[in-house]
Amino acid sequence: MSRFVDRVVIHVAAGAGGNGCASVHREKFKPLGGPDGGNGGRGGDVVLVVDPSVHTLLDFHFRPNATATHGKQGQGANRDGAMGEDLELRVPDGTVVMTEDGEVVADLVGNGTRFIAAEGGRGGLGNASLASKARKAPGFALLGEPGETRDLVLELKSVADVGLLGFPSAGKSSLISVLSAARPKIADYPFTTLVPNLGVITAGATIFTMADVPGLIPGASEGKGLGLDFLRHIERCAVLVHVVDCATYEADRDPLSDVDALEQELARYTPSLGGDLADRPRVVVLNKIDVPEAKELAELVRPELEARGLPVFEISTASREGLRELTFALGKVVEDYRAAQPVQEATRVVIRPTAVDDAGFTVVEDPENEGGFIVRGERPDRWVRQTAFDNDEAVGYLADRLARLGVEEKLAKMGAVPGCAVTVGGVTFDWEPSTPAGIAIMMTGRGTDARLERNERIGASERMVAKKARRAPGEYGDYAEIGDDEE
Ligand SMILES: Nc1nc2c(ncn2[C@@H]2O[C@H](COP(=O)(O)OP(=O)(O)OP(=O)(O)O)[C@@H](O)[C@H]2O)c(=O)[nH]1
Ligand SMILES: [Mg+2]
Repeated sequence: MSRFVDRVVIHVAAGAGGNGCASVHREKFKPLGGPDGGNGGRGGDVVLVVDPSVHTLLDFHFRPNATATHGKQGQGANRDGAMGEDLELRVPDGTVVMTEDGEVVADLVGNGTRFIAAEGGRGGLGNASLASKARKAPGFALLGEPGETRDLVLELKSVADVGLLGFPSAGKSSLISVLSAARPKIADYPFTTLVPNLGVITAGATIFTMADVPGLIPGASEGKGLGLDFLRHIERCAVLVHVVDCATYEADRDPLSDVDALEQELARYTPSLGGDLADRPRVVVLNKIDVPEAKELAELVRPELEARGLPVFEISTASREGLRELTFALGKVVEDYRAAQPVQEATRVVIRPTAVDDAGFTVVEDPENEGGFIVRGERPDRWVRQTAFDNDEAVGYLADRLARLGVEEKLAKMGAVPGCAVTVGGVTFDWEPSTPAGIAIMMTGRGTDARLERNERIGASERMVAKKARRAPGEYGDYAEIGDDEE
């Protein structure tokens, strides 16, 4: 028997964005062309896709790590880096995606339903894209953003209209096998069924599905028998059917106590999709009435069950008595339930993960730096990570962006004076309100020595720009300032 896995923890890592490129256009006799560094490519996403031909989460059990490819670096001559490839992971219909804390982030129902489990990082801008009036030839480019990484719990909650509940050997698998084309294993020992079986049933114009889950015993909620784990497969059901074995009559067990015991266990189960199993309609099926004693017992308990408001059906999967009536009654309950459900898109119920608040930032006084301030926020932090901060021009770029966000006003209001220390994303610099971008010295990328070395070549041409700029001040924007600083 193939293994059935219905709960896994996976680690998904989207691709990082490629770094932008800092490059200056060069041509024979025309060494001072504009910036032409292309943008980095976007990193690939990790995407979950419902594929009905996949029935378990087994693959993820063996391969819990999924990583999409990174975006490529931008290049000179305005060439953008290639995007990373999305990685598609095929999941069964009815897969619920949760955080490790149990918060449901997506419920994937319906062939082809997609969910971005981890979003690829954006590519960094190349210096061509970073050029502006104030900074005509930026000597830096932005780093790509890292891809999102997450630990996610996948749980398979079968999509079935009717859920069968019962003690082991009550005849649940037998019932599904006589009502549908499903052929589950049937045997006279308890816990024959170890994995849920699904069957498709036709009742006139109504077609519905039925799930048979492993038998429950008292104490299942404390892990006795196979525990309550499999109840997740009946969370979506429109109706729960108690299948009761009337041929087994023991001193401490009868159909009524069986139903009570199962109800008690059900009450201890907390559905992760929300709602309560207690308000799901119930039907009682008294099975094995081909056995004379069973028929007698069924007749005996029937009034009591009906007095509780439960619809009761006496059946035998062996002689096939009562099956037609049961089938049509279940079809009716399913129809009513469907009609009462709010109208939704035919195939999907997708809950998007909480979006990151992009613009949010706060300014607070810096307890470590007298007269200094700290700017906090997702976005400024990201910029700092992107620009690697070993370059005064990059600092200028950051200051510009902060100014545009209105941080400048906030700083001024809080009493910041020019030259005070401002810390963003753990990097501190002297704040110069609204000075156009600072002083470019050399092309930098990630800031490592190796990278700097590789950029020497480009740096050389940059220095040429500087030299030229000194001869004709003003013509090359920021570069007029470069020479003094460099020597
Ligand atoms: N006489 C009689 N025996 C039945 C009837 N239905 C099922 N059985 C027998 O009861 C035993 C258990 O049937 P299963 O269908 O495997 O029971 P189950 O509820 O799926 O059991 P688990 O999977 O262990 O939870 C088998 O030996 C069946 O042949 C019935 O209507 N009459
Ligand atoms: Mg079974």
